[in-house]
Amino acid sequence: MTIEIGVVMGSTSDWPTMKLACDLLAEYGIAYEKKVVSAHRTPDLMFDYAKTARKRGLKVIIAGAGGAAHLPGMIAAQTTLPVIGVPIKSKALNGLDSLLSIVQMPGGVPVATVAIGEAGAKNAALLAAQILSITDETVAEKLARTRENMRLSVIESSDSLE
Ligand SMILES: Nc1c(C(=O)O)ncn1[C@@H]1O[C@H](COP(=O)(O)O)[C@@H](O)[C@H]1O
Repeated sequence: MTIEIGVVMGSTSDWPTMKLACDLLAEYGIAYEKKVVSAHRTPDLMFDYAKTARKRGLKVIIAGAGGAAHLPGMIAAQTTLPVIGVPIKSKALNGLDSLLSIVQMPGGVPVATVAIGEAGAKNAALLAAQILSITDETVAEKLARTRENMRLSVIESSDSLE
């Protein structure tokens, strides 16, 4: 199975959040790789990862980072693959620092930024799946099924209101 999604994070401390994205990708049967890569601590590794990503067959990169979260933007600066940034909930500022660091990219170098923390990580995986679904009918069908299940469960929960 060709690896289509690269999941990177600035530190192993981001893993509990980023694991949620990986688990969802696995549920959709999407092959992914996961790595710790840091713009600050391993700049050469980050450079190499971003520069070789497309040649290695990746289609989307999901990058999670916290605090001064430069990783998603610095990866986006070095590849034209879509990059989805996950702001990790930081201890000092609850992830607001991560969010602003990721979302405020200068014109010309976009990072698709999701919400802070766990919900954001899950949405990052769904967004990546949706991008793949442009050409992957199997993933498209799975996404449609998930939406339908969500619709039914909302209706059911609404019916249970007393
Ligand atoms: N924001 C970045 C980058 C980067 O952007 O390159 N590298 C590590 N970090 C972040 O530092 C936080 C604390 O890391 P440690 O827990 O290792 O001290 C993590 O949330 C990580 O994403």
